[in-house]
Amino acid sequence: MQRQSSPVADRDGLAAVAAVDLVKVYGAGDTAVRALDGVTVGFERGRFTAIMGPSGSGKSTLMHCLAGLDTATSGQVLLGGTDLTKQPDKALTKARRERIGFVFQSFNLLPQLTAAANITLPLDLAGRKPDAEFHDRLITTLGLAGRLGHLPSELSGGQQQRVALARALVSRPEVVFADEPTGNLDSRAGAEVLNLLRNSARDLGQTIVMVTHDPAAAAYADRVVMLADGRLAGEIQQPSIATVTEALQNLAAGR
Ligand SMILES: Nc1ncnc2c1ncn2[C@@H]1O[C@H](COP(=O)(O)OP(=O)(O)OP(=O)(O)O)[C@@H](O)[C@H]1O
Repeated sequence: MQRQSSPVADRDGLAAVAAVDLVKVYGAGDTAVRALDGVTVGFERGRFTAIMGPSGSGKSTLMHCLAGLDTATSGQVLLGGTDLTKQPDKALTKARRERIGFVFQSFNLLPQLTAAANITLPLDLAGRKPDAEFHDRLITTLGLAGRLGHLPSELSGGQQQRVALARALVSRPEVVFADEPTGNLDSRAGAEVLNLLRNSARDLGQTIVMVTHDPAAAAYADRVVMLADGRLAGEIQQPSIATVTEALQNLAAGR
C-alpha cells in the first residue's frame, strides 16, 4: 500500500474535491471525539474513489464534510475553487443542490413520484431543464427505459437504486457522493450498481466518491483511500478484493 496521498486538487487542477488539514471534533471536554484529525486528500476529476477504514475511523464524517452536509472544526474543503467551509449557509445549500449529487444506502426516493419525476426532481426544484440527450442516454445506460412511469414501490431495490443514480447523475454534478450504495442490495443488483458507478466515471467523466465497508465494492473503484483513527492511513491504486482485504487486516492489526 502506498503511504502518500495524491496531490491536493486545486494545486494541480486535478481534484474535483479536496480536504486540506481537515479536523472534526464532536463534543467538548472529556467526552470530545476527534473524528477527523488533520486529513489532507484530493479526489481527482473523472475518477471513482472509495473511502474505507475500520468502524469509527471517520469515513462518514469525512464524506459529510466534503459534501457540505456537516461543518468541519478547522481546515478546508475545496470544491473546485470554492472553500465550502467559508460559505454562508445559503451558498452552501446552493452548492450542495447544484454542484453535488448523492446516492444513499436507503435510495431516498419520494414514494408518491414516478421514477421519471424522481430523476428530474432536483433539476425541477432548481428551475433547470435536463439536457435531453444526456437524460435519454442515462436512462438507456441504466436500463430504466421501461420503468419511468412506475412508483418506487413498484420497482426492485436494484431498480430503485438505479433511479437514485440517474437522479444524482442527470445534472452532471462536479462530484457524486455514494454512501454504502449497495448496502441494501443483493449481490447481483449490487454488482450492477457498482458497474454503473464505474462506467459513469470511465465513460462520462463523472467524479465519484463512495464510502463502503465492503472490499468487493471497493474493488470496482480506481483508487481506495484508507482512514484509521481519523487520519489518512494510505491508499491503493487499481484495488483488488485481495489488496483491499489485506490493507484492512493490516490496519486492524495496527501494522
Ligand atoms: N454526531 C456525533 N457525535 C459524537 N460523536 C460522533 C458523531 N458522529 C460520529 N461520531 C464519532 O466520530 C468517530 C467517527 O465516526 P464516523 O461515523 O465518521 O466513522 P465511520 O468510519 O463512518 O464508522 P462506521 O464504519 O462505523 O460507519 C466515531 O468515534 C464516532 O463515534
